[in-house]
Amino acid sequence: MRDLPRLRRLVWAAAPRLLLVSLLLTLSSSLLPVAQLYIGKLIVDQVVALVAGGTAIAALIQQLIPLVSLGFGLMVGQAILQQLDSYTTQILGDRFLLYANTQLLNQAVRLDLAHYESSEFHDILNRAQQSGSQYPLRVLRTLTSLLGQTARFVGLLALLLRFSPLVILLLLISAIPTFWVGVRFSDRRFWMTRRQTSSRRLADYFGEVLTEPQYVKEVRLFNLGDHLAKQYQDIREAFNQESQLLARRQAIAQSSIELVAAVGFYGAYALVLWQVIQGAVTIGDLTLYVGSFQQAQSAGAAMLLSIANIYEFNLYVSQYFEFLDLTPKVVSPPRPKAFPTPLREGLVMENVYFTYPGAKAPTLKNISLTVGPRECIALVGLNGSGKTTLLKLLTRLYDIDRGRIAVDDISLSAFRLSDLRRNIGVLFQDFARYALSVGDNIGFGNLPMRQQTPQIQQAAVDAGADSVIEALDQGYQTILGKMFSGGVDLSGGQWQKVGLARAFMSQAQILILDEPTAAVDAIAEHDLFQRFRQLTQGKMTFLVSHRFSTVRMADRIVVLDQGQIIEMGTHEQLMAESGRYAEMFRLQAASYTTESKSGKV
Ligand SMILES: Nc1ncnc2c1ncn2[C@@H]1O[C@H](COP(=O)(O)OP(=O)(O)OP(=O)(O)O)[C@@H](O)[C@H]1O
Repeated sequence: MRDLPRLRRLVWAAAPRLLLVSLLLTLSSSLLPVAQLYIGKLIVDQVVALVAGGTAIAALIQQLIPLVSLGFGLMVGQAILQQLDSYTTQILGDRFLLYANTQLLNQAVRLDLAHYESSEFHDILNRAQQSGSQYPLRVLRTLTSLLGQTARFVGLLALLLRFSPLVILLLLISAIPTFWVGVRFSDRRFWMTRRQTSSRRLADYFGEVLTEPQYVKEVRLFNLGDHLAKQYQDIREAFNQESQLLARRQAIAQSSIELVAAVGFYGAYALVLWQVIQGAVTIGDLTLYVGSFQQAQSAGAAMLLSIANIYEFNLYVSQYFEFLDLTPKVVSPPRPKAFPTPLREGLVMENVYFTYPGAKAPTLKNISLTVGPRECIALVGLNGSGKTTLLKLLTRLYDIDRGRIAVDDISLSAFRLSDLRRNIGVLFQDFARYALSVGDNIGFGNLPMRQQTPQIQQAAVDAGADSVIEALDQGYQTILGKMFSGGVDLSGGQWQKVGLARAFMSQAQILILDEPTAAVDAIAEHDLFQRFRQLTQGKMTFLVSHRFSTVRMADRIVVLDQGQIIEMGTHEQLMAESGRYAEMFRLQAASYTTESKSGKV
């Protein structure tokens, strides 16, 4: 229950006035039935007295009119209050849902890339998504109804106290099993659901593979459909069986409770009947008793069930807060320094070491590198040698373990993250393909300039994407991808040109291009690299490529091997050294020449 104050603050922040209105409505609509019961008793007593006294029908009716009207008014009032209550509850629910989900998304953006690479994190995120969307509000709704139920229960107890304290004792005793069963099974269901998180994510994943566009082709071509659907079904089936078992046990326990409640009711009924026979209470009292006892019994049971529910829902809410409590490690400093513009000295890496979270050995070891403000560096190396990792460190997607990375002698961690990233234009190998307009796909590279058409068009021209876009019916307004109505899909190379245009959109002083032309055709690549110098002029550029014709254009080439720099220099220098670079270059060149000689090209 320790999350309750926090939860109240959360809902209060989402819709403060509505929360108050909802509370008042619940309270008043809960108390009206008690008043109705009492009016009912007064009517019965008056009828019995009038009939016994031999009052004429017309006079009898006249005397009853005020009480009956009051009863009618209360009933109508109750109906209106109830509707108002459900109306405000609905609005409060909608507002809160939006607020809670926005909080969740804001937190998701704040967290580190490293978080997203841990399966525990995805379990936490998944649980927060499941819980955050409904449980915080459920706790509050249950709390408000608990308040109403308690008010009604106390009102009914006051009415019942007229008969005998024993009646109240019977009522309370018969309610205890409800509470016990409620709490016990809530707890079991919670832990069952929590235990299932990883398997549920796996089942969801199978569902995704069977329905997401990127898997459609392979699922058909490798006939994976039935196999994956079966895996999905098996997991969900196991969940169902577990849930069924729990539901069966709960139903049995619940039936026993009903038995206890019936014994309680009839025990107390016999007590009051005895009092009527003795003439100690009136017939009106008897009707009041029957109504009050039944209502009190259900209000009492509802109250205890609410408490059990609050306990259960609060367990789920704690999962939502568990996610909100995660803290990013890569953060801006409290007093950030301004990013130097223009760059004067350039970038320095000194004895940098980096280990991926959970990895046993460092991926990058003792990296030392100095790059001039307008220099173009090509990173070369076998798959897995650490090229992309090095670029991720420059953008602070991860922080280094040891060593130093500085720009104009200011450590990267001294800049505000957003400032640092604004100064670096990036195209990663696995760049994003937004199912939005072409304009957005390019404009996202520089959000404040998203609406500036000339800039977007220039970036498209620079990346060679302009001809692709001109061929689209709606030009820059065309929605890309097939996810939304009217969307048009592009080829891999065309997408890459759009991604490259996004990197060019930024006014950054540092440009990172991780295999920017891996998917584009030879002509487009040639065209791009003809203009490469001009496009990257005045910028510090990092280029990763496996194509040596591209690499040789760089001012300097850095060769990585198993996370270490093994060679560094211009193309000519490295060729003269006849080291690893020269070996890789010659191998690639030879494969081209043999193939052309044998007529394959
Ligand atoms: N997110 C990650 N978590 C843990 N290890 C990772 C992660 N990303 C990469 N690695 C490991 O780090 C090493 C270097 O990977 P990196 O992506 O930097 O290589 P690369 O030189 O860019 O390779 P490629 O030429 O295939 O793109 C690899 O051994 C890889 O398995």
